[in-house]
Amino acid sequence: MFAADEATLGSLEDRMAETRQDKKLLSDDDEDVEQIIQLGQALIHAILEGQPTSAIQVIIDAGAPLWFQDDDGWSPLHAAASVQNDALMQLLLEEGAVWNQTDNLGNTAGDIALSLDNEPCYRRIRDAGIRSELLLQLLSSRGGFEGDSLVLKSTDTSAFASTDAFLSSKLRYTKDKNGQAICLLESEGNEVGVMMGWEREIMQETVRRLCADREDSAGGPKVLNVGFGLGIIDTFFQGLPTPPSLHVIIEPHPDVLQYMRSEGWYEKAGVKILEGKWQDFIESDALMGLGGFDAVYTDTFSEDYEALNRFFAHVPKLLAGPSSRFSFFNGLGATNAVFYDVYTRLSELHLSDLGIDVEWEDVDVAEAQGVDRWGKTREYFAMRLYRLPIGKRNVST
Ligand SMILES: C[S@@+](CC[C@H](N)C(=O)[O-])C[C@H]1O[C@@H](n2cnc3c(N)ncnc32)[C@H](O)[C@@H]1O
Repeated sequence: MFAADEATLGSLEDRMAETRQDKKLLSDDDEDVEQIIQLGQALIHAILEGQPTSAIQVIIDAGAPLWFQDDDGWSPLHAAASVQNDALMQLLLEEGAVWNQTDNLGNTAGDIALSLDNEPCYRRIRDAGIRSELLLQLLSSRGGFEGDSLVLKSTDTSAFASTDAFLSSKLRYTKDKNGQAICLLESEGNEVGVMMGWEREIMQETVRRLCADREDSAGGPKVLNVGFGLGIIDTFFQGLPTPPSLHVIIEPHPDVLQYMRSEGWYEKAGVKILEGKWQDFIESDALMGLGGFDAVYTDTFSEDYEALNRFFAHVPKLLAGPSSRFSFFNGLGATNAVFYDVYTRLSELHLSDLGIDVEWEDVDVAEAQGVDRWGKTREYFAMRLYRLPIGKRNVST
């Protein structure tokens, strides 16, 4: 084994010496970059060739960058996932490999493990993702740190990811060529659906799960919904066999409020509209003075996971009692299966810390995906299965 290590290192040194000869005209900086590239490529080759771990360790110790990506965007972790070497993946992650690097086709190493149906390798990457996101969140909560997090902090200041920019943008209510209702936002030449009709089934199932098996002797449920959009979920709440006794809707966007007015929402019995962001009301008498809710739902726009996690912190005191339920639109990270899984687990862990147990139900949205759902708008949900969360207070807390 040691001979193999020496041979590997020897041939690597030979190759680097040759490179140095060839690149006499390069500056020191260029040479450093060249050397890093050589080492990165050597590492990926060694993994793909199935070299023993000890030989790979030698290349890493020689300074091979774990973050290196070749012309196809493959990193050492992608290579290890493709040869299905779980122990090697563990080593690479311990040495600092980046779990969420995507190749030129948008696949992470986790996607490769998933495509090979290799559960241990997949879990290895996913769990590294969860640990990394939890750590970044902890650092950011201690002040000032803005790491390269997948979902915790968005640095995008366009209307897609900044509440202030979103609230001053124009929204358009329309139908696409398939008759799908959409609420559209145009920003910097791009279009994105703030809410799209294909989510109807998700909203319907969410209301069903939030309000199932309720004792309606005391009238309909007290409901809180954050973010009106197309009003799909609010329409399902109103359509319950016993409509809500109180239905509070928090909504800040002037165009959405105008749409709600035109659709008669301000006149509906039991409906109370709080004009503003949830952040404006969450500690106010206007909301908290209404007592606890039987069902709480949140589905905002242009907010990142950090904002959602801040909302989570208020959920225990928003819920009326142990049988009250909470749900949220589980859509962050949903353009990639691994990111979606990491994000889903992360929210489960954070809610559990708050004494909320989550049950997940898979809703198959493939049929809705069959039609030309996105048109020219930016795709924000690429999964076949939507993972629907239903949270309840953990009775032992
Ligand atoms: C995706 S839509 C909600 C769709 C809704 N679930 C439905 O069934 O049609 C998001 C809504 O959240 C609103 N919103 C954005 N930021 C918000 C905030 N901080 N507080 C409350 N609502 C917000 C947006 O104006 C928009 O109307």
